[in-house]
Amino acid sequence: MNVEELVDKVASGEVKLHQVERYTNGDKRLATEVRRRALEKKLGVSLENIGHYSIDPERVIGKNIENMIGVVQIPMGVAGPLKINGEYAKGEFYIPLATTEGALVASVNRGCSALTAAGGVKTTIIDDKMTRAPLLKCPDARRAREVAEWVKGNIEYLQEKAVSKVTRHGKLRDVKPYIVGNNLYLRFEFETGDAMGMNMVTISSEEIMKVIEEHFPDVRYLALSGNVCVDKKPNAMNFINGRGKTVIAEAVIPREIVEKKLKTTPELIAEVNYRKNLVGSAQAGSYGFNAHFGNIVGAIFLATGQDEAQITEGSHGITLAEVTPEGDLYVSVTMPSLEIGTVGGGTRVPTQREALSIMGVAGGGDPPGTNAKKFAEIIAGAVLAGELSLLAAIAAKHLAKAHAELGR
Ligand SMILES: CC(C)(COP(=O)([O-])OP(=O)([O-])OC[C@H]1O[C@@H](n2cnc3c(N)ncnc32)[C@H](O)[C@@H]1OP(=O)([O-])[O-])[C@@H](O)C(=O)NCCC(=O)NCCSC(=O)C[C@@](C)(O)CC(=O)[O-]
Ligand SMILES: NC(=O)C1=CN([C@@H]2O[C@H](COP(=O)(O)OP(=O)(O)OC[C@H]3O[C@@H](n4cnc5c(N)ncnc54)[C@H](OP(=O)(O)O)[C@@H]3O)[C@@H](O)[C@H]2O)C=CC1
Repeated sequence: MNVEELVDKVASGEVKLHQVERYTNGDKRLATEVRRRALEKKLGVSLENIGHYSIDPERVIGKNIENMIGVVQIPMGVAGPLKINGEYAKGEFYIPLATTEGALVASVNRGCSALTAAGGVKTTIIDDKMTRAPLLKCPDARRAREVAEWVKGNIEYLQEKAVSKVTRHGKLRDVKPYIVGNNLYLRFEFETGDAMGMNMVTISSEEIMKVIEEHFPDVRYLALSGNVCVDKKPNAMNFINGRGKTVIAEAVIPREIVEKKLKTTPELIAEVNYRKNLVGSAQAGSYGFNAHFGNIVGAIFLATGQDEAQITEGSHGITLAEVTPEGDLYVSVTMPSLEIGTVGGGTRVPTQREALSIMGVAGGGDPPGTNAKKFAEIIAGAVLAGELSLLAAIAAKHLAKAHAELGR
C-alpha cells in the first residue's frame, strides 16, 4: 500500500491510528506523518505547525508517546542567574521555564536578581522517597493488622525477594500501613536514585504483592494503586508525610534590596503573605499556602520532561515571610511533595534533556541520587524567587500593570 492509500485508510477508520506502524515497516517518523495527514483529511484542519519538530519519533514512540502525530511547542525562557547555597546545588544557575504566561519569566528573573544580590538561597532537603500504596482486601481488620505487621518486619526480605528483581536503583526502605475496615493500604516508601521512580516502584510493588499473596492466601490483592500513594491528585497525605523530595528554600533579603529591586518593604510583603497566603488559603481550604508554586513548578516540569500531572502535588506547600529583628526580610518556601527525576520518563526527550543540561543535572548523578537532589534544590530556589517577586508585586499593587504590559 502506498502512503496516500494508507492516509485514506486511516482517515476512513479502516486502519486504526495505533496500527499504522504495521504498514510502514515500523518506520515511526512516517507513521507519525500518516496519522497527522489522516487527521487533517478527516477533520478538514491544517496541522502544519504540529508537524514541524526536531524530536525523532523513533526515540519517543513506545517509551513516551503512542499515536504520535507531531509535537506541541511551548516558548521557553530562562531566569537567572540564581545563586544557590545548597547541599547539592552550589553556585549560580539559570532556570529554563516553558510557559505561555507573559510576565512569569520576568517575575522569576526579578526574584533571582533580588535573591542573588542578597547572597543567595539556602536549600535543605528534609526527606526523599517515592511511594506506591497497593490495596489488599482482607477477611477483617484483625487480619489486615497481622499482614501489616508481617510486612513491616520483612522489609529487607521483600527488597531481596521482589524489588531487587526489578531495579538496581530502587530500594524499599519502609512501609506505612493504613487500615479501613477490611481494606489494607500498604504505603511503600522507596529510594529511587535519580529517577522520579513511579515505574520503578509500581513494578516493584506488583512483585511484592505476589510474595504477600503467597504468604497470606486468604488475602486478596485488589489494586496496585489504592489511592493512598497519592499520585497526581490534591491530597493531605503528601502534604503531611511528603512524597518525592521534601525541600525547603530560604533567604534573608536586606531591606535596601527589597526597596530597590522589589519596590516595596519587608513589612508589606510579610503582611500580604500572612493575610493572603496563610489566612486566605485557610479560608479557601487550599493545600497551596502560597501564591503560585504551580506556575514555577509547572514551567520547569514542562521544560525538563517531568510528569506534568505531578505539578498538582508540586503546587502544595507553604510560603513564609517575616521581618527580622534587623528590619530585613526572611522568606522561605516549604515544598512537601516535589516528584522529580533527571533520568527516565520525559527526561530522555532531547529538548527536555537539553533544558536539564542548562542546570547541569541531565542524567544520573555520581553517586546516584545526587543529580535529582541538586535539581530539587534548584527548583525550590526558583520557586522562592517566583514567590518573592509576585508577593512584592501584589504588595506594591503592580500585578495588574505587569500583566497588562507583559501578558496581553
Ligand atoms: C514584571 C515585573 C518583574 C516588573 O518588575 P519591576 O520591578 O517593575 O521591573 P524593573 O524593570 O525595575 O526590573 C527589576 C528586575 O525584574 C526583572 N525583569 C523586569 N522586566 C523583565 C523582563 N521583561 N524580562 C526579564 N526580566 C525582567 C529583572 O531581573 C530586573 O532586575 P535586573 O536583573 O535588571 O537587576 C514585576 O511587576 C512582577 O514580578 N510582577 C509579578 C508578575 C508575576 O509574578 N506573575 C506571575 C503570574 S500571576 C499568576 O498566574 C498567579 C496568581 C496571581 O493568580 C496567583 C495568586 O492568586 O496570587
Ligand atoms: N507506572 C506507573 O504507574 C506510573 C508511571 N509514571 C511514569 O513513570 C515514568 C517515570 O518512572 P521512573 O521509574 O522514574 O523511570 P523509568 O521507568 O525510566 O526508570 C528509570 C530507569 O533509569 C535507570 N537508571 C539509570 N541510572 C539511574 C540513576 N542514577 N538513578 C535511578 N535510575 C537510574 C533505572 O535502572 P534500574 O531500575 O535498574 O535501577 C531505570 O531503568 C514517567 O514516564 C512517568 O510519567 C507515572 C505515574 C505512574
